[in-house]
Amino acid sequence: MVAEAVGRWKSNGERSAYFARREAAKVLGSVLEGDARRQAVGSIKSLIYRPCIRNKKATFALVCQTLKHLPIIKDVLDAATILNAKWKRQQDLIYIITYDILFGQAVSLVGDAEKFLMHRKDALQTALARLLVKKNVKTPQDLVDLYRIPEVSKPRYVRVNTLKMDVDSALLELGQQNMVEKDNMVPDLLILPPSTDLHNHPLVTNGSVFMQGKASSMVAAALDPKPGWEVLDACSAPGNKTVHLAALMRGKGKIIACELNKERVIRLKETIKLSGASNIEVLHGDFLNCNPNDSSFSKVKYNVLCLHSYGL
Ligand SMILES: C[S@@+](CC[C@H](N)C(=O)[O-])C[C@H]1O[C@@H](n2cnc3c(N)ncnc32)[C@H](O)[C@@H]1O
Repeated sequence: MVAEAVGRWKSNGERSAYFARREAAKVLGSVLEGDARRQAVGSIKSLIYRPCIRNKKATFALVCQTLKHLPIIKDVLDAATILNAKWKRQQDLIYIITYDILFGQAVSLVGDAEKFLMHRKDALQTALARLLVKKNVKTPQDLVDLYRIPEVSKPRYVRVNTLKMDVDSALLELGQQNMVEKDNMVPDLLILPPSTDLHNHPLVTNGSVFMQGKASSMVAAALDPKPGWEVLDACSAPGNKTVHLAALMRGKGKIIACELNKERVIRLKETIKLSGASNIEVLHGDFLNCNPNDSSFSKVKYNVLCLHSYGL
């Protein structure tokens, strides 16, 4: 792909815009693929900070802007009927360049995809103008506002750390300033109104309650470990589920909390300390290297493997 453009750049700016569009297309592809599979392929920032992305600032801006305008770009491309199968296979790059042509910076004719779309610029602009009329709005920004999905406000959940406090006492104390109710699915979980700010609340800072979402709180509750069990938490930092397991086991038995990342081990240990749990053994390493036949795991009854839980 680079061969098509090498030697034809008129300036460094043109050259870096060419690469930023291709790097942005790769990131956009990963984001859209993750959305389609409802998997967390990675946040945009984590994808941008991979070493293969050179122009991080420009690439980040281009991906965010293209995503913001994507429903419009898709409608414009559909209406303009200019894409054949070959270009549809490169749809991420097409989305990025279409964004640049319609809403961003002037696109030079370096690169096959740029040439293809720039030669059809009039068709794209006509399709956009028709879309504005059809949706009865004046400007592209009005269209962006129209297409924006209204934000769904999610309640604030807190899990009571029953190693330090019982649920009814937490309900009473938090209820002094907020509307609080018990969750009807996950025991020990309380529901507060969206945007309740509890970061500096004494019950949070002293570890009596943990600001933990419903999906995250379901994991240990679903396992329902009994006091005295041995459980291996395979990917444990920052440790919310680890200390939830400890609370459900009422401090009896053992939890082996495995964590690969050195910095996150520190965070894990802080969470454990805050929770007051005393039956958690931290194992810094790759759980894939844990030998199930090793005597240190011989009593392990269950493994908790949870890389990510989606917010509910
Ligand atoms: C999404 S977080 C887990 C959240 C955690 N279970 C909780 O509830 O707080 C994923 C963690 O798994 C760790 N991790 C990823 N692969 C691992 C592996 N092979 N062995 C151990 N830890 C791993 C990551 O470093 C990261 O800290």
